[in-house]
Amino acid sequence: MGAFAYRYGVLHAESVSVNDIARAVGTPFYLYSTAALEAHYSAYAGAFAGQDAGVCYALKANSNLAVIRTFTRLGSGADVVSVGEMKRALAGGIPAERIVFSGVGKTREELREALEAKIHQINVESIPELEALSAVASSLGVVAPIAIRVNPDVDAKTHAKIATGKKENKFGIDYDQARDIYKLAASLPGIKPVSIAVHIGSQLTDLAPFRAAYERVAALLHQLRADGHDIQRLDLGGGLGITYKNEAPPDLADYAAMVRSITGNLGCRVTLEPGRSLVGNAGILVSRVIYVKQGLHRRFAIVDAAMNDLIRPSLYEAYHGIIPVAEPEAGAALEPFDVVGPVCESGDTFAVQRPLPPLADDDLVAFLSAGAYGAAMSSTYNTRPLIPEVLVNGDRFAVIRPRPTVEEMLAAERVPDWL
Ligand SMILES: Cc1ncc(COP(=O)(O)O)c(C=O)c1O
Ligand SMILES: N[C@@H](CCCC[NH3+])C(=O)O
Repeated sequence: MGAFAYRYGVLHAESVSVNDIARAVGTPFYLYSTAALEAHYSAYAGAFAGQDAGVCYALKANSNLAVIRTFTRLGSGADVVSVGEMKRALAGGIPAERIVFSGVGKTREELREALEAKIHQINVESIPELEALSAVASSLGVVAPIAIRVNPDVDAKTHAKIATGKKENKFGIDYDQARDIYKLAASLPGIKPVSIAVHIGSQLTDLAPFRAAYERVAALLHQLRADGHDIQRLDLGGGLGITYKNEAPPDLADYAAMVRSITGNLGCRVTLEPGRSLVGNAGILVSRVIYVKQGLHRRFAIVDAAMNDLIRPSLYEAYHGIIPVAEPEAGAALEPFDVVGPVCESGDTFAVQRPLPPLADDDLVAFLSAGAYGAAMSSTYNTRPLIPEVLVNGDRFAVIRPRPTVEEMLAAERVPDWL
């Protein structure tokens, strides 16, 4: 668990007791460790040291400003998928020249704002987007540096809902059409193709699909150069998995060595877009058991966090470790619990028949590996205010997003005067 560990019988985040934070901010809340965020970033920096490579953190995984700022201080760039995220990246101190803009449905207005902000690169995912970008760039009198996101038709061997690299996917351009589209791009006013982008999916736990995709990108690079395009960058996407349960994701050193073996002598600057592997295991979700309810055949732990706070289990049947904040006695017998939230959906279930130490009303529990795609995917379903996010650094902590009151939520809405 790294930065999250039991000390004196209580779960700690670095040097702060999770009990103390719960008392101060109330449950449920997300809790992130600065030391873990920094360690994960430094692991990338270390593994790629000596290669012409840089990290553009994929903000979508966790776009809290303080998290962004933590990476800014370490020299990160950003991969953004909306103008909202672009503005977050800029507000978090990431310089425009380190921002790449991905996504299948960028609007003309978003393209205009990205060009006006002079970001590093726009990763184009379709011909209509290319034509729209050409028109917008021409109207502004600028030239847009672009990558085309190619779809290498590689099976990422991950959950179907988070695989993006197979043929006939909404993402990217078919590999076999890539040369024609680069030719079209080079012919359009306001467009300069400078890079190739690829991203085949998320939570990959095997190097082989990455290698297959990157080899196809390298082959395409040679063809594009032969076609006369001046391509000096490769954007290799994100996707490296983390351990939620017993997955064994590739070692970063092996990943970096594989990248070097494929791209080392291509004369290209490489961009990496990790999201989950930087933040996933740097965060937990802390929740309180409201009731333990004994059903006819099973026991339910009803907790105060719900699917609106952490949707991954409902959406992808994702596994998150669950541990009590009070350290269980050594050898405590495990009992199967269904861990569920209060939302009115059967899908509001975090775990089914999970063996856990005895739980009682009011106990605090922690959902592990919740730093990525947790807070970022939360909603206010059932009028549940977004939960606080807290950042620990050594022996101090700060609320980095406070819990809005229901009154504040209501004040943001408008009832027309004809009602
Ligand atoms: C284009 C792109 N880059 C980077 C990422 C980050 O992926 P991950 O969080 O799996 O590293 C994603 C999300 O899957 C993406 O779509
Ligand atoms: N949100 C997903 C991953 C999707 C990645 C975004 N491209 C998850 O929680 O695993």
